[in-house]
Amino acid sequence: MRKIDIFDTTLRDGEQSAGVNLNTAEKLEIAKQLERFGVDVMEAGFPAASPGDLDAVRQIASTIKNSSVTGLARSVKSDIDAAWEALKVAECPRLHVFIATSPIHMTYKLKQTPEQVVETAVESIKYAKQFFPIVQWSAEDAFRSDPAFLAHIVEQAIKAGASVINLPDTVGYATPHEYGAMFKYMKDNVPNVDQVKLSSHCHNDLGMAVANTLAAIENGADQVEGTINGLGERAGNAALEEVGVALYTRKDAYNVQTNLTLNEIKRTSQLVSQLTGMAIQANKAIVGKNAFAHESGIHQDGVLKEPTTYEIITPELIGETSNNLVLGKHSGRHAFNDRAKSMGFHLDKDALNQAFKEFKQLADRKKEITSEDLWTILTQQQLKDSDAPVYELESVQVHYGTEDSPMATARVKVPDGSIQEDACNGAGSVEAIFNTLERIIDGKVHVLDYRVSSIGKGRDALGEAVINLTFNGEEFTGRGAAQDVLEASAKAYLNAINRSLLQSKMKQLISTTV
Ligand SMILES: CC(=O)SCCNC(=O)CCNC(=O)[C@H](O)C(C)(C)COP(=O)(O)OP(=O)(O)OC[C@H]1O[C@@H](n2cnc3c(N)ncnc32)[C@H](O)[C@@H]1OP(=O)(O)O
Ligand SMILES: CC(C)C(=O)C(=O)O
Ligand SMILES: [Mg+2]
Repeated sequence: MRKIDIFDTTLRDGEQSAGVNLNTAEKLEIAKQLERFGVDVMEAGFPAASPGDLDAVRQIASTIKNSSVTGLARSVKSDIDAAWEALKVAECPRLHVFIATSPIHMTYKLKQTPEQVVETAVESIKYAKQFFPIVQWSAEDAFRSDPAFLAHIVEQAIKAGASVINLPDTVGYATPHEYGAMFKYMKDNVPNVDQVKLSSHCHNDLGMAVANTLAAIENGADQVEGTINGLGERAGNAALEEVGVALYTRKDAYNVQTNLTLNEIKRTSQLVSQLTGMAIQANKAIVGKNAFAHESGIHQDGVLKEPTTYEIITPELIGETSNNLVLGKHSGRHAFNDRAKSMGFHLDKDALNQAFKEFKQLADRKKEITSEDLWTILTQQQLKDSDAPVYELESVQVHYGTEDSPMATARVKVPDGSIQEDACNGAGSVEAIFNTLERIIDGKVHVLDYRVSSIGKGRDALGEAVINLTFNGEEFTGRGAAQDVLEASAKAYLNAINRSLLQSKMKQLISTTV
């Protein structure tokens, strides 16, 4: 099978994403992970850009042993010198030098004639070859270049000593058919083309970067360039995780292989997202949060019976632990019961139907049902006939004045059935309520987070409070709604405590019935 080299440019073109700025330590961390992922070449930066970039490229070049490390340079001696300074420590120093070849770029940006551009390109390659054993040459904006001129300059670049020729679609303008045709044209019209590897570099302005990359492979590219999570200038570059998985999953169509270790994808993608601060869209292919999530009942039923009904890639392939049957309003009984069983609940038909009905009612109000919501529904279902003891708010009052510290008084029915009343102050009204309830509750409570919002619109909207707390060391969320946010807050607090009581009661029941 033909081998395709993977050239990663996350640390160079990827870092050109607006808003991304990686320091040396972060770049090194990503470089080590790219090495584990198995990229053949990694472009570590643009050494002439800044002393920091030069230093990062140097550190990566001296650390990484199993991937070849390269840096970018314009066709300018000082850029090539900076790149040599950074890369001479590498085991096999490799330079990436470029110049634009399209009429638009030559005329307006470089202000050089085509002949001058050929001369500059040839000179820079010859200069670089004095230092670097491997020189990759890129024709920036190759796709919008005149094909005959492109073939001519590529031939001269090869003669000057380039061993990899990269033909970028710098502005993401090509269609897959056209981009593939450019590679075929070079194969057919550059006499010395067999001496070099041809490389693709696609941008995603029209959402076709990966498709164009695959078309290049079909038409003779030996190397493909891209980035993790598709980062890069403007709309980004071809996403390497998508290219790698497409080549693997559709071996029948492409019949090529790579050195990539696909089960490092998830880790690589997460690391890059965290360090660059670029979130991954939920529905992004391969690495999005929803890439292996099934929400609708018919799909969930199919996947439970046979995963290949709706999954063409296994989550394990990319290093994801399992698929995810998200429970929401489109889910069906099969998925609901499957989750209930995995949580230790074995419901008979009536109990399942009743719990499922409550779940659907809740799903109508909430987009995603958390496992804690399920615990509550299933627990309440299981405990229907048992009188599980809980805390119930009888009343709450707060005395507040701008001059005084607020004082709360609460009456609560406690699990043994008695009524307890207490009072306490706090820095604010809500804290006074929480302090009072903590005196009544039997156990150690620590509030982690608390939010209030309105349910619906208008002055008479209900207030909803959500609280996150730990009760005896375990974390719980509670919700409470009331016309007044202070009452909603007290209810949310007790709701979280009651969830904890129900859960421990349920765990006891499950362990005695198993
Ligand atoms: C398609 C791509 O992704 S190309 C890579 C893009 N990446 C970057 O630009 C990031 C790093 N860049 C930088 O830090 C800076 O732009 C530097 C250090 C390279 C240059 O900075 P400056 O000297 O201030 O120049 P500036 O960036 O404003 O302009 C670019 C100059 O390089 C010239 N130039 C652009 N590409 C090339 C090239 N491949 N070879 C030679 N000259 C080039 C431009 O024509 C312009 O020249 P001019 O000053 O004579 O008009
Ligand atoms: C420097 C080159 C390879 C580039 O990033 C592009 O043309 O998009
Ligand atoms: Mg680019």
